[in-house]
Amino acid sequence: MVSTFSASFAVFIFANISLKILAWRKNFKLAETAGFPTFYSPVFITDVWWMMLSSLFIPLINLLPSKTRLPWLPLSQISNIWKYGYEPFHEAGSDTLFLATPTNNMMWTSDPAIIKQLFSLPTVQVPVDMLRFYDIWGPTIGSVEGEEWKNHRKIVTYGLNPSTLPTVWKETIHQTNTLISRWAGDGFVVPVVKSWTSRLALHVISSVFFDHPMDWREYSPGEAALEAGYQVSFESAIFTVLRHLGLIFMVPRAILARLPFRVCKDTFTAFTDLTRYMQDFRAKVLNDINRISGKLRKNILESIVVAGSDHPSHVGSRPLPEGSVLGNIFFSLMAGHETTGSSLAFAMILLAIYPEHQKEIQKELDRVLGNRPTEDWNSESDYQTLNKGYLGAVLKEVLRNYNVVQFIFRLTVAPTNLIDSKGEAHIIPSGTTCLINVAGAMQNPNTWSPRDITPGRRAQLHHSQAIDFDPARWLGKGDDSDVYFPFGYGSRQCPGKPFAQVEMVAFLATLLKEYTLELIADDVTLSSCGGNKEVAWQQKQDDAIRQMRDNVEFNITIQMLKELPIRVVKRST
Ligand code: HEM
Repeated sequence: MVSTFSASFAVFIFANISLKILAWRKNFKLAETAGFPTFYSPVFITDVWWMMLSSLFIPLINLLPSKTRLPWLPLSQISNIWKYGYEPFHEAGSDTLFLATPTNNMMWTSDPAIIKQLFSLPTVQVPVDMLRFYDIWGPTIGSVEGEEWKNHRKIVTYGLNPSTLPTVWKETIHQTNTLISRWAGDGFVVPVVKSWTSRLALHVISSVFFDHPMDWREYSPGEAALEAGYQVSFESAIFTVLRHLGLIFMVPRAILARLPFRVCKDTFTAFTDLTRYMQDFRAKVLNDINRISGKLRKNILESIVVAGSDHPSHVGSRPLPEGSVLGNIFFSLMAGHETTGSSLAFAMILLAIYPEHQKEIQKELDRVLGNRPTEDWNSESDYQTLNKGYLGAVLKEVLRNYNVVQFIFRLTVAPTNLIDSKGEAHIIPSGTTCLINVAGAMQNPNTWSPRDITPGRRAQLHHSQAIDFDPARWLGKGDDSDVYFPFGYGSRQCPGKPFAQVEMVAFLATLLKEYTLELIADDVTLSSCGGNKEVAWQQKQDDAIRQMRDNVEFNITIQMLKELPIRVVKRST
């Protein structure tokens, strides 16, 4: 009896493996028809089991001969896509390549011509099944397609009214000034820059688009008062949920609440409280729905809540289910602060590493803004001048090298004709997942010339992307939208782009007009350099450049969460 069971089980396993191998071979042959270098990969990068267990498997797989694990292993680690940048394409000798797996094929591309077509062709769509983790409360603008997406898009973008740009400008200046005062309390030393820039971006979006003003008391122990019934603050709830989005998606809520691990309990509490905060946001609008539904200019919150109520919306949208009301509130809050906050942190650190660029920005700020008080800075003319000048060039270069949305998925829903940058035609089979490798595209040396530094020096600096930070390449140039995609391209391009740009310019202008950012050469570095401040600074600069590769982490966007302390120093007059 036992042996019959074992034999049947063995046959079952054998049959399954054989079928997988046959499917794998078939997928490989299909992938090859596109005419790009094609490689076998035993795993699909976003398979849940692989994402959960890969950190256990990878050390074991690394013991295998390189022939069996290359090139697929580095290409199957979602958290390393930005770090590897253009390398996989360089090694494959092509800006586009295919990975054939037993379940599906994936096309990786860093070719700007192909990327533009993938963003625009009707046979290429968003792979909704892969984006379900955004749907914790219900479908959102970021995770649906077709007519449903058009409906969500109308509702969310109606709230991103350009008339709010002056308010974004003013609120950012206000938040930056109060943040500087907050830093003063810590001796102007900022250990983890990203934790503050993300909060600043959350404060701005929350106040302008969600009618929920925030200040810095929350981050001073003992000063923040929790609203009745809440266990954690709004900020803490949203940051915890974002950090553990994967956990919330993969573990059923009832189990998450009962698991005996601190991280599970904290995540569950944050999730429950965030749901209540968003329900309270919605209730506030519903309490005044007659007036708000009649308003011509609604903020994002008002537009989403009205679309989910039984009041007619000016947008001409179809009613939004309750789950999607909360889902879109969450998605807009997330998309609106995490990206901008991370980008600003990279900007601050890069400026501290390269003081010569700060000096250029400061000269420009003095020329454009003179001695006018911040209240008199103009959100239209001053913003435009600065965005087209050195400050804008620095920001464009930050978003090129540290493009926080470093890859974007698409799916071909029919055979798709593409022309690559060399003018060669390819037919991509239907059902191919496309990984638009924005990081690879923005570091592609065929498009962006790297700085002239010896290979030895590059190796010494761990091949950090910070080496090639060169704002001068943007002076006198526009957005170069044919090859530059930090905000995406085509119909799904980021609707928050103008807001993010205004916010980033207002933040850096307010900060750098009065202050300079410095890396801190600590006592240990100083004594190891025999007290020579200049040598110690050089060492600190090299170390920071290395950290700008080694310590960059991936969680939805790329970010620097490890300490790289910066000092904010008052400019001498
Ligand atoms: C530096 C800041 C930002 C960057 C780099 C960025 C980047 C992006 C990118 C690349 C996409 C396109 C994804 C795709 O094609 O599938 C996107 C979509 C989106 N972004 Fe942003 N974003 C930023 C700031 C913002 C802000 C401030 C808001 C809102 C106030 C926002 C709201 C959205 C929304 C709602 C979508 C989804 C659009 C759709 O699927 O139709 N983003 N963003």
